[in-house]
Amino acid sequence: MADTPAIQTEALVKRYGRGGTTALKGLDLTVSPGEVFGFLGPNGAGKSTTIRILVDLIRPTSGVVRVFGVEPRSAPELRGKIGYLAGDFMANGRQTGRELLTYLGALRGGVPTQRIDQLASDWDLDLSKRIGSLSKGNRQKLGVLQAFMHRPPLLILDEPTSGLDPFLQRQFVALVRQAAANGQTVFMSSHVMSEVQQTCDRVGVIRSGSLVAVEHVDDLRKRALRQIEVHFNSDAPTLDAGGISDVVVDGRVLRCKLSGDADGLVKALAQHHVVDLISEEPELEELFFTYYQHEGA
Ligand SMILES: Nc1ncnc2c1ncn2[C@@H]1O[C@H](COP(=O)(O)OP(=O)(O)OP(=O)(O)O)[C@@H](O)[C@H]1O
Repeated sequence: MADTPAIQTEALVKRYGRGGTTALKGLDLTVSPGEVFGFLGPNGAGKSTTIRILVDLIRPTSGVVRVFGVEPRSAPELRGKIGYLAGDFMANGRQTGRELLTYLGALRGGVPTQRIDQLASDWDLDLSKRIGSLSKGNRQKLGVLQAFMHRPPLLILDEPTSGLDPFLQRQFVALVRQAAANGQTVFMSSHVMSEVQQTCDRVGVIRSGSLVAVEHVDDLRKRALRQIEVHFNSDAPTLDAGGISDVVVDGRVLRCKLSGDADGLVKALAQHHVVDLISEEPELEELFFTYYQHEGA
């Protein structure tokens, strides 16, 4: 069915051991097919617990969990539809990268050697080395590639860019965008706001085992403050435009913050000779910061 969510949880509870931590306290979550969903939240909020339940590595204490409409515990065939990257990706250190990818590729119905070679080349990864001899970042690359290589309908990724340098973080963003263009669903936990901003359609924030917010990234963008810089051909004028604040004038340059739509500002600027106009991508980090403050802080 086209409308079946890729991921759905209802009142999901996970208690570790008798009298132990209650990591999930009734989590309700829905991810649509084809969506890229960022799962955010402070350390210990329950992200990895949720992810491990989705891939059936652990079982919930109560509640409902469905992936493509079926319960992971009763549908081992789901494994073939999921590309999973664990938060603590580990592999047999004596194997080479190529041996691991070829083995996993065969388990998942076969992945062309050409695809593996292309990914390794894009990611600058030497597949002939034993995994045990790879640096942490290179092992993480292998983890990312094994999740994506067979183009699964659903990718479930636990902090995928942890340990990756900025070049590879960019490669990762490209990989997620390709997957999204391909109609694949991506569910990923992350602490890296820039990658979430660049890849996700929606974000959910979990805190102490419950979902406290779900937002469309486009809506957040509209609400977020943008930094604007305008260069004039003479001294910067005094502007009277809705939505601007924190105006600072420095000779021919005016800097301000803009919230909401830019129409008022553009119309006010139209009265003047504008040499250059720079509008920065809004930072969503500030909007989320309150969710990360620790209880009692
Ligand atoms: N195997 C376990 N046994 C007992 N408690 C656990 C276990 N795994 C996780 N927990 C506890 O469950 C809670 C949620 O942990 P979880 O790893 O799901 O959080 P997280 O959001 O992924 O955190 P982080 O951002 O630090 O990776 C924490 O209080 C953690 O200590």
